[in-house]
Formats: sequence, structure tokens, C-alpha cells
Amino acid sequence: MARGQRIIANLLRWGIVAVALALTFLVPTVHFTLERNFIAGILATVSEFDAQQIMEKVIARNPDLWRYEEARLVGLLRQKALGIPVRQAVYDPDGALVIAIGQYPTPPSLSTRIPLRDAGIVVGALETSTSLAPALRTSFIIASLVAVTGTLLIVLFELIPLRRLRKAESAVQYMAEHDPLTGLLNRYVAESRFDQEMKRADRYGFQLALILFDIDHFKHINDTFGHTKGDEVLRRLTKVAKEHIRSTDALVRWGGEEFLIIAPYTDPAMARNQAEKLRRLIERKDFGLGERVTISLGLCACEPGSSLQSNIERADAALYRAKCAGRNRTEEADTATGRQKAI
Ligand SMILES: Nc1nc2c(ncn2[C@@H]2O[C@H](COP(=O)(O)OP(=O)(O)OP(=O)(O)O)[C@@H](O)[C@H]2O)c(=O)[nH]1
Repeated sequence: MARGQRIIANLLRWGIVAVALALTFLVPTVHFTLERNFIAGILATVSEFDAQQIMEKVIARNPDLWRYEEARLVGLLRQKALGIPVRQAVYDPDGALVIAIGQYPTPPSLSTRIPLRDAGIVVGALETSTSLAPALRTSFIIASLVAVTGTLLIVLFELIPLRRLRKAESAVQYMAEHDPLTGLLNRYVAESRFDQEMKRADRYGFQLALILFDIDHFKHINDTFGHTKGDEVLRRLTKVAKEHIRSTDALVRWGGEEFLIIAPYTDPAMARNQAEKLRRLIERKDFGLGERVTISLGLCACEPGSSLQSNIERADAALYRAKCAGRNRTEEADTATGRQKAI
């Protein structure tokens, strides 16, 4: 991904996080603030003048008003309320006139307070309230949806590159451990594989063998038929060897035309059989060259606790002897005596 695209993706990602967080925290905060205002609104429903003051300052000064007090108040309310039902018009225990109109809104709500005047004199206060619950419910649902969508997007943004990274990692690991031409394990992983098998062999008391083999006169094959044909021979031989080994064996491309089999649960007699069987299979296989392809093999039984290096040296010495002895044959390194046996 280009640097610019990465920056935009990051901005987008963190933008979504910020919006989701803002909405998640904003909605409850607004809710809380409005609820507080509602309570304040209820408390503020007390008139500017208590009943005594209304008597003294408004009604007592005008006897007509006194006479018509009820009717005038009702008229005032009608005029101000304009058809909105009167919810409450009472004197509270302290003698204050409380007049509330409108429906009983469920909190939170917005309240408006209007002074109630008669001939320019304030005689009380009207309080109207509007419930904000439906609006808040809607915005809360929208905010939750946005938050959930934002979270999902973040998860996707995080997961997709992560999955790609994991795939790239396993591809790199595969490349690090395998030979690209044959797909076999390469010699860099042979060591850890050998150590593992050696530990298991020591622990459970079974035998471990190595078979090192090499194509005979491979240079001649390359020189005569070309490098591409040589590659094909390597691939075909790999296929034969892979079908021949047991699932517990490890087949390694040790070098150019050199291969190694790490064979657990294998005593020298079994290793000999295995090596000879493979040699015969290759000898009989048609590689499409119009001539035989053969291999030489060197095998060794691994001493408990011995290293891959030391066993390879012994198997390689046996292989060298097989080459010297005419090729297309197997030689064995005898561990106990250091003697090497031809098969
Ligand atoms: N086509 C191909 N050739 C390879 C590859 N790796 C190594 N070689 C060739 O393998 C040949 C090995 O030649 P030598 O070491 O002389 O061995 P050889 O000809 O098999 O002779 P002996 O082992 O003594 O029987 C060389 O020509 C290398 O170029 C590969 O991946 N592909």
C-alpha cells in the first residue's frame, strides 16, 4: 500500500473511532444535562409572586379584579395557553401560585417559562414542557448504530491487513524452509528436524537413520539435455522419493543434486532396505531422457545424542565410497566400529 493510501486509511480509521466515541459519550451527556434541566424546570414552576403578593399588589388594588379574579385568571390562562390543557394551577404550601400547562412529559424535557401578566403586572408564571424522549431515543439508536458500524469497520480495518500479514508471514516462512524447485525441506530446517527426532529417539529408545543420496553423473545430464531438463529430473526424482518414504520421514534437498532422508524408528537393516528400494525405483523410472538415471546412497545409523553434522559426515563418507565403487549402489557407515560396509 502506498504511503498516501496508508495515511488516508489511518485517518479514516481514527476518524471513525473518534466519531463512535464522541457519539457514545455525547448522547448520555446530553441526556443527563436535559434531565437536570427538567428538574430545574419543575422547581422553577413557582410563580414570581406568592398568593399574598398577588392579593396585595394586583387584586386588592382593583376590587373588580378581585370580583372577577377566577374568571380573569382563567381568561389569562386561555389567552396564554391557546388550547394547551392546563396541567396544574395551584397554590403551593408556601402560598406561591404554580401554573403548569401541557402534557405531562416524560423526562428529559425542555421547559419554557412565560411570566403571566395582567395589565402589565406579573401575576404568575406559565410553564410549558416538551418531552425530548422520542428525539433522544431516535438519536440514541442512530448513535448506537453508528458506533456499532464504526466498531465493525475498525475490526475489518484491523483484521483484513492482519490476515494479509499472516498470509505473507506464512509464505515467507514456507520460502525460508523449502527449496523452490522441488518444494522439499531445505537444509536449513534439517538441523532442527534432526534434533527433534534425535530427542524423541533418545526418550523413547528407538533408532534413527540418515540416508544421503546423490544423482550419478548429473553434470552429464545437464550438459547433454540442458539445465531445464536437469531441473525436471530433479522434480521427477523428488516425486518418486516422496512417494517412497514413510510419512514420519523427512526428505530434504541437501544440495544441488544431493538429497537427505531423516528416518526415525529405523534400524540399520530397515535403512538398508529403504535405501536399496529407492535406488531400484529410480533406476527403473523413465525420466524421458532415453537413458537411465541412477543414484548413489550413503546411510548411517545415528548414535544417541550425536549431531547432524557428525552423522552427515559419516553418511557422506559412505556416499563417496559408493561413488568410488562404481555408483548406483548403497554404502553404509558402521557407527560402532567406524567400519563402512558395502551392500
Ligand atoms: N539442472 C540443475 N542442475 C543443478 C542444480 N543444482 C546443481 N546442479 C548441477 O549438478 C551438477 C553436479 O555435478 P557434479 O558435482 O560434478 O556431480 P555429478 O555430475 O552428478 O557426478 P557424480 O556426483 O560424481 O556422479 C552440476 O553440473 C550442477 O550445475 C539444479 O538445481 N538444477
